[in-house]
Amino acid sequence: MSRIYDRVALIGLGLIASSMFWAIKRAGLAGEVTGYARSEATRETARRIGLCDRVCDSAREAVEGADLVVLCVPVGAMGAVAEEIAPVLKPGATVTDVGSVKRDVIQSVHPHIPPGVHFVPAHPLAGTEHSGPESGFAELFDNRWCLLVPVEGTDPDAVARLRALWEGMGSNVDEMEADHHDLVLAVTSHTPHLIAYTMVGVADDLRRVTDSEVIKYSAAGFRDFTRIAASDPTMWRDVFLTNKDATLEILGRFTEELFALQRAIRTGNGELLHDYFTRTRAIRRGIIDAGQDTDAPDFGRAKAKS
Ligand SMILES: NC(=O)C1=CN([C@@H]2O[C@H](COP(=O)(O)OP(=O)(O)OC[C@H]3O[C@@H](n4cnc5c(N)ncnc54)[C@H](O)[C@@H]3O)[C@@H](O)[C@H]2O)C=CC1
Ligand SMILES: O=C(O)C(=O)Cc1ccc(O)cc1
Repeated sequence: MSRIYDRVALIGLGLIASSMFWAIKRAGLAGEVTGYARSEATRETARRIGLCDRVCDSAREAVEGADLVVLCVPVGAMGAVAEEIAPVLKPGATVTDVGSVKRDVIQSVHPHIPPGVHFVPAHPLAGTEHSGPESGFAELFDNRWCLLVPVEGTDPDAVARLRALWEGMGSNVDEMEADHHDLVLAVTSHTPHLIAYTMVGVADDLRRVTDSEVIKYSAAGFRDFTRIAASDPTMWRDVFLTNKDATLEILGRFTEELFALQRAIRTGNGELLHDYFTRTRAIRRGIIDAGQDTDAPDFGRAKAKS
């Protein structure tokens, strides 16, 4: 893979930025990669582990001369960072982000982008429950989707170049409109995270009754919830505050369905429960057949097809 940008600047050196750095280096997609993190401790860690070719002590220093600037901070901090770097953005450069919410990021970042600089919002649908500069790895984006959410009138060449970067980092790339993105992600990621946080919170509330049995006898379902509920609190606080409408819409539907299932349990309506679980099982099999679950073990595929 050949070089796509001469200079890339990563602002916020956590899971996503560090994974981008290693993925960019793996494929030789950029000349120099600079980085900036707000805390001195993070910058020191980055220097120690060789994360970024040059770690800078200010966001402006990292951004100066960059052809691509990637905002990798929590969604609620995107606007302030964009405002801070705006005066030093190079004419013709592209600013992008990796935020989990798109409408709010566009509204807070776009007004700060000077004329002659391109803005192409993006969202890699790949992550883990870990955060910080040491959590990244080059393979994070392999065979995962990255959604580009360009605002109307964006230079197609700037979009094509960013697409090439994400493809070079191993992703499949699609384009999507911002509100649609936020609704889809409310269903597939944001509400599920909220449910996981809630379920682990409920288990914790019950701790006095169950002692440590909840942890000791954790079955796979609860373990999955605890993994997700270990995700970064700042990042997820910002996701819910900025994707409020879509999350509330999906939560409303979720609670309606939950009450229907609750009623079926209370009234002993086994047929309803069985029909419901049959429908949801088909959805899981559809995901596996479409090759969308790259984590699924092979026996899962074999079973799904039988
Ligand atoms: N963690 C995940 O699984 C995924 C996260 N995202 C998005 O990527 C972005 C970054 O997430 P992660 O890398 O996971 O977070 P992280 O917590 O690992 O790293 C965030 C970095 O931003 C810095 N930061 C926080 N506030 C800042 C501010 N006001 N100014 C400058 N730096 C600041 C932190 O010190 C840290 O270095 C978020 O917007 C998140 O929504 C997107 C896809 C997956
Ligand atoms: O770890 C998980 O289960 C995830 O769901 C990762 C993830 C978190 C946030 C995103 O915006 C995209 C992907």
